[in-house]
This record gives sequence, structure tokens and C-alpha cells, in this order.
Amino acid sequence: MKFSVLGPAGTFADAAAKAYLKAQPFSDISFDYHPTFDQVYQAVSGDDIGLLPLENQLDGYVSATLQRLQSADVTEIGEMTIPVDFGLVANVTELNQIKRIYVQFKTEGQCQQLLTSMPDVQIITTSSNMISLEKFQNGELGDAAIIPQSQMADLSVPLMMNNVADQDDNSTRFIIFKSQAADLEALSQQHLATDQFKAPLFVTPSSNDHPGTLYDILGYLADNQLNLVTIMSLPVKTQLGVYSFYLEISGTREQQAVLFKTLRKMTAKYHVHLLGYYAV
Ligand SMILES: O=C(O)C(=O)C[C@]1(C(=O)O)C=C[C@@H](O)C=C1
Repeated sequence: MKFSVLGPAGTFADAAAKAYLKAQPFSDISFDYHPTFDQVYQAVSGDDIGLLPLENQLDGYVSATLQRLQSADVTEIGEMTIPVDFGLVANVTELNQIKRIYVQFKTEGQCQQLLTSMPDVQIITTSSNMISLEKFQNGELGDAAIIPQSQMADLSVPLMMNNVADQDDNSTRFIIFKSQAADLEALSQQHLATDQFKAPLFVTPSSNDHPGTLYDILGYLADNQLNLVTIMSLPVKTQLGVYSFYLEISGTREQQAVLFKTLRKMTAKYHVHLLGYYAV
């Protein structure tokens, strides 16, 4: 069985995948690294699993992942949150000698203070923090990169700065998924390994142009004491001004029956795209 993850080895995605496996009973699993999240997603089939970043504490939701989940036939089987911290490496001795900096697209949003303090530096966006490191190592004089701090120990370059994220307390949440569509009836029978669950889903009204549409959707949860922990709206794309709502519901094992009863009721009025029901 393969575990599809953003590579090369050493990314935060890699660290999150390893942390997830420590707590999970998978045997005979091998890592399958890809340079972009798109390729990570495409590589997952059959019984294989994959990991995508969902949200960062400083920079918010990963829009590409949410957009993919909106229409993807996947089942999320778990999530993993890990601390993330970044360092700056450069092959020059002073900050003002840096000409180009390699930075992963989501890392960029987490290191804004540093990057805006260098307005003349060319920012080259990459798809992975370890690709930023590779490009830097094969680069020219005046190059720099923002990389996971854990990768700095083995480097010997003139300029190194620790903790260049906008805040030291920082983490990223990843989801682990399979390529089969989540099945509401099958998941309603699933035994949870812990007492707490998370259920992510998209709810799409046929039109948002009525007073109280969102209020009505959330009423299903409130009336049944189901705890809404996330809400995001995403455009449906076929029409301007029409949105889907990404929701995450959390609760305890005792609420399993009421959760699925509520989702079935919602399905009668809205398009419900369930993404999973897993232990947290
Ligand atoms: O490039 C990496 O190291 C990643 O794992 C990617 C990623 C992301 O895209 O969310 C993961 C954690 C950090 O927030 C920054 C980048």
C-alpha cells in the first residue's frame, strides 16, 4: 500500500504523514513522494492513501485543497496537525545582499514580515519547502530560501536566521484520504477508534438568494446539538454569487446516530457532499 505525500522527503507533509502512521495500525506501507499537491492527489487510487494540507494557523485554509475537496470523490480517514517553523538560509553574509528567495506558496503567507522587509528581492514561489531548499543549493550567489527549520542543521551557509515565520506558535493541519467517495450509509455504521469524531462536508443550496439560507443550514446542527467547528464558503464556479459551504462537525461517539440522521434530513433539501467521518 502506498502513502502519497508531498516530497522530496523532509517536507512538513512528510513529517505529518510519519506522525499519522505512528498512531495508525497500517502495515506494509511505502511512501510515494510527489513534487506538487496536485500530483499527490492524482497518485492516490485503490486502497492507497494520500495526505494534503488543509489549514495553517497563520495563513488560513489552503484554497487548492478545499477546491479539490468540493468536487472530489474521496473519503477522509483522519487528520494530523503538526507544528511548523521556518528558517532562512542564504549563501551571502548580509540580508541586503540577497537577490532571490525561494519560498513555498503557503510558506510565503506565513513569513510576510520577513518578505515585506526585503522589497527588492525577487520571490520565486515553489510547490514544496524541500524544493525551495534544492533550488537554493543549486543556485547562484545572492540566493536564499525559506525552509523547514529542521533542515538547517546539516547546512553550512553564511547566513542563517531561525524562526522567520510571523509568529513562533504555528501549526498546519493535514487530512489523510482515500480515493473512494464517502458513503453516508456505510460511514453511519463505522466504529470509531476514539470517543471523538470529525465529519467534514460541503452543503450547497440550489440558490443562496433567499433570506436565511445559511441560518437554515446551521439550524439543522444547532437543533441537534451538533458542534460546528469550521465554516468556509467557496464559489460553486458555474455561476457568480452562488456558494457552497464547507462545514466540519465534531462530536462524541454517542452522537453518531443523530449526526447521520441530521445529514440525511439535510440531504432532502440541500446538496450534501460528505467527505468523511473519522476519529480524532
Ligand atoms: O512544503 C512543505 O514542507 C509542505 O509540507 C507544504 C506546506 C503547505 O503547503 O501547507 C505544509 C506546511 C507549511 O504550512 C507550509 C507548506
